[in-house]
Amino acid sequence: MSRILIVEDEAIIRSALRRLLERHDHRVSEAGSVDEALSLDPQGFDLVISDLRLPGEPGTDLIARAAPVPVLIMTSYASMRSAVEALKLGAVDYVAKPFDHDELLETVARVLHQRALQQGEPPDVTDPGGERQTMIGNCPAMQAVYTRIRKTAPADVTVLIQGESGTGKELVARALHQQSQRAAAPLVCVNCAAIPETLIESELFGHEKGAFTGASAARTGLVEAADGGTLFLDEIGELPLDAQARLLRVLQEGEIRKIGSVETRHVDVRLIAATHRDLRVLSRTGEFRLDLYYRLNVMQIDLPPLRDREDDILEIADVLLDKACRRHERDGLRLSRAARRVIRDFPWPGNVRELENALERGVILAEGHLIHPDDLGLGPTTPRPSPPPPPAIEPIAPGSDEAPHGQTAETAADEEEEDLSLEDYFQHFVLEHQDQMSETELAQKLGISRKCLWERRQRLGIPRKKGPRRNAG
Ligand SMILES: Nc1ncnc2c1ncn2[C@@H]1O[C@H](COP(=O)(O)OP(=O)(O)OP(=O)(O)O)[C@@H](O)[C@H]1O
Repeated sequence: MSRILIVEDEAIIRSALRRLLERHDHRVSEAGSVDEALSLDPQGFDLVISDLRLPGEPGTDLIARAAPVPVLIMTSYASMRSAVEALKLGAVDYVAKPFDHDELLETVARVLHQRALQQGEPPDVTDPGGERQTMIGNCPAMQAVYTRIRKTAPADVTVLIQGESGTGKELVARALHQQSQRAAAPLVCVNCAAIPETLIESELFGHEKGAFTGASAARTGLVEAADGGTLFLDEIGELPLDAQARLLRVLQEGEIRKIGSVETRHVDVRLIAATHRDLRVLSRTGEFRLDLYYRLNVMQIDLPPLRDREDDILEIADVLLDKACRRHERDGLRLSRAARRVIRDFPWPGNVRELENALERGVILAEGHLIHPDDLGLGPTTPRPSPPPPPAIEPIAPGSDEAPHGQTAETAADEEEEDLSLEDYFQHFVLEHQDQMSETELAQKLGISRKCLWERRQRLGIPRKKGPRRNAG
């Protein structure tokens, strides 16, 4: 059901339109002016249909203020020029008044459909520490995941998330919970693989005092702790068969029974499960109950491995690098070209988590202002060239080629060290030594004039540091 805001000052037209849209299952709100529409928060709707001429500001004023929500403009036959103007201002379309019902419904359906397609936008997720992050990546497979999250979250059904380790299954579970009507209630996350088999049933379902050796007091289980909210069972394929039977009862009857108790208790829990294993295959070998698999798999979300998300890898790396730099207070660290190449080509069996860890290593191990392949610790990589002594960099006339004197750009590129381009080298050297050297010394070491050093600083955005400097040149 879509939410539509009608902005129209003529009450008769407004209520006719409302009835028409409500008959077609839309939820409709009304406003008589732009001001009134703004007080209803137009960004909370899926579509705004506004008359062009209104008392006060014209309907087109809503286009920018409702964005990204599309605004459909209504106008009379007499003012087709203003309809064209409205389109130029960004209206999604216009309908001419008096409108033909079918035509209007068709336009509304088309605009809503387009919006739904565009809404494969990454969701925001709040982590347990209260920090908000946006899921990163825009490849088609991830857009499909985002759309699935948006549609599934409010539906209060069981969801099975499948994907290799580190692909973001827990992140998706959080997004589902946070976009659901249960968002204010608890989200309880349990990694079934991390709890010893002998303890998992009592952890999940609780136990009575004396139910087994060591049960010195009664205990509430995690399923009950999630009552009213969401239970996320990660690695559900590792759940022992007895616990599977109890879980099936929770899903079928909405009831739990603590270990050692004869009484059952009603619980209202939404279950989200995740696995990196194929539960169907496990069910063939008797390791997973097929009936539980069917209960879990009402909606399925498949997360692609990072190696299949080629276009996303460097984007994810940049965002995660930024975060790691902030965590370790090492602002301004960048990936060298070679490190970017390695990151792009690495198969990432541990997916985003592995990339996150590699970048963290890089931030900790990098000695200068560039992270090199070796710093990422991904196994054998090309040896890093040792920087000093610095090569002389020829002064570059404005507008001339980047290559040093007497070379073409191509031969220069060929001769470039595997890892550091001359520009990388320059940046690296200046940032590394500017605290200890004067401008004159820096220029001498680089084999360039002070003017050239200054010009390069400007071009590469490395301004001179302010404050006292030894021997300021
Ligand atoms: N699309 C993404 N955008 C940003 N961060 C991501 C994304 N996917 C995963 N991550 C990050 O990667 C790490 C691993 O994610 P998560 O724990 O959700 O994976 P998982 O599939 O549940 O792993 P496992 O199966 O090993 O438990 C987390 O730090 C998470 O924030």
